[in-house]
Amino acid sequence: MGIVEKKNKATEYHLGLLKAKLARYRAQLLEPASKSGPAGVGFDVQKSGDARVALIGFPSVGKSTLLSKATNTASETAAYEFTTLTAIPGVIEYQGARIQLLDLPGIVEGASQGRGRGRQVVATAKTADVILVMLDATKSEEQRTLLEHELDAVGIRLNKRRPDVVFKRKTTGGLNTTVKLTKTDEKTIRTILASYKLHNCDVMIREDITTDEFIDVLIGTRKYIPCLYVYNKIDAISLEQVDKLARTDHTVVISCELDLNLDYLIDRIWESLGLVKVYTKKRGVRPDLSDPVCLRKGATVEDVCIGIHRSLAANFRYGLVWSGRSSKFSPHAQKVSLNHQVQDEDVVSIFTK
Ligand SMILES: Nc1nc2c(ncn2[C@@H]2O[C@H](COP(=O)(O)OP(=O)(O)OP(=O)(O)O)[C@@H](O)[C@H]2O)c(=O)[nH]1
Ligand SMILES: [K+]
Ligand SMILES: [Mg+2]
Repeated sequence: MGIVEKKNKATEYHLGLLKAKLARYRAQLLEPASKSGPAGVGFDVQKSGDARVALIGFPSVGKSTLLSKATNTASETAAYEFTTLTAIPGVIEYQGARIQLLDLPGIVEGASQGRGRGRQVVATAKTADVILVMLDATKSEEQRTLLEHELDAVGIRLNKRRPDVVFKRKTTGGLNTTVKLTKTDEKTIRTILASYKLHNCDVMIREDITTDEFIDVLIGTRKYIPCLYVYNKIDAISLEQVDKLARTDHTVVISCELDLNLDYLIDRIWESLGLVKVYTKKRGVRPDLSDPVCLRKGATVEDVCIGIHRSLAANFRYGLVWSGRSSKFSPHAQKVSLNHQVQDEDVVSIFTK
């Protein structure tokens, strides 16, 4: 091992340990053992519909204007900052699905540490299925980094999956890695485990994770939430700038004022939610296409049953599925059991005992 490489390894090791301690300290601050503390409590809005989408952004980027345009709910809008002081829910109707859109107060730098209503806002963001990070296209790119930092500080990981690491508490300890670790090493992992007093657990690492990702898994309360960056007010920037922003990953450009690209935004929100719509059909009756059952991708006929009525799965005999996009070409239904996976736009009939 060269001298530079040795030095890098030593740095990675000490920094890893330091970050593990800091992360644990912060997690305790955010989630106090007693549930009574004000820290980490979101706005008291009932979840409704098939999914929740939260609007996060600095003041006056146009969050309330978007809510008022995309839903039937009016939220006060004005040119001054902090017009919105609480959470305002609205409903986006999307091909029969109902998506709750939450307008929230603007946040400022330091929100995660409790500036303004920031902490309440970011705690509410944690309850969302998709986060819309809303940005003013006329302002500097720095706003995006600042917002990401505030969300990161409360344990929200945007557009990331949970790292493939499995823990099992045991009477003896063991560390298994099924891949070569290039971004961290076993010594760092072992020392972090020891610093958390996790001597007796089996750890299986199944992907090439970083030290930070390992700490995230240990803390355990991280939320992995899909996010769209929504640049509003594109009526006020050049076409070149619009072009550049629109080509960025996970990004949608809009103008609430001119009603530009709002339908496309809603398509992208639906796509980010990763849901499937399934229509149910009774014998001899056409399926009701206005009232789908919405489920996570990968859902089964059993989930459809539960979505209709709790008792349905217990009395299940068999199901018939007319599969989604291909149903036009195959008028015949497929006979299926409870564990059959459904696809978007499938029509399903359930027969009971
Ligand atoms: N040019 C332009 N102005 C917009 C657009 N959308 C909203 N605005 C203006 O931006 C200002 C702020 O809009 P709001 O909807 O109140 O913004 P907000 O993000 O809800 O603000 P807070 O609740 O204070 O955090 C208002 O004066 C809107 O008219 C847009 O697409 N283009
Ligand atoms: K405003
Ligand atoms: Mg507002």
